[in-house]
Amino acid sequence: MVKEGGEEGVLGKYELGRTLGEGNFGKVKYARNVVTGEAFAVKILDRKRIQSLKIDDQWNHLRSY
Ligand SMILES: Nc1ncnc2c1ncn2[C@@H]1O[C@H](COP(=O)(O)OP(=O)(O)OP(=O)(O)O)[C@@H](O)[C@H]1O
Repeated sequence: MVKEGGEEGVLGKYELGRTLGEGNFGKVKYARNVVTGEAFAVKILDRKRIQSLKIDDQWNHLRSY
């Protein structure tokens, strides 16, 4: 698992490169398998953003009563 602040570099056998884009839940980065050279796009989820969305969901649920 990628820890916050440690996005660039090597993650197991994957080398993380530049950010390709950003979604609602986190960033999408270029990754390359250092053994085979195969390229991937990996999504790095932003835990804080997901947690804040969960709080919003609970609030919406409460408001519906
Ligand atoms: N396989 C890919 N190759 C290149 N760029 C990608 C790839 N997948 C995603 N991206 C880039 O990352 C951005 C965000 O992708 P993501 O899948 O997170 O979008 P989303 O569906 O809007 O997000 P979320 O699932 O968080 O709501 C895209 O707009 C695109 O620019």
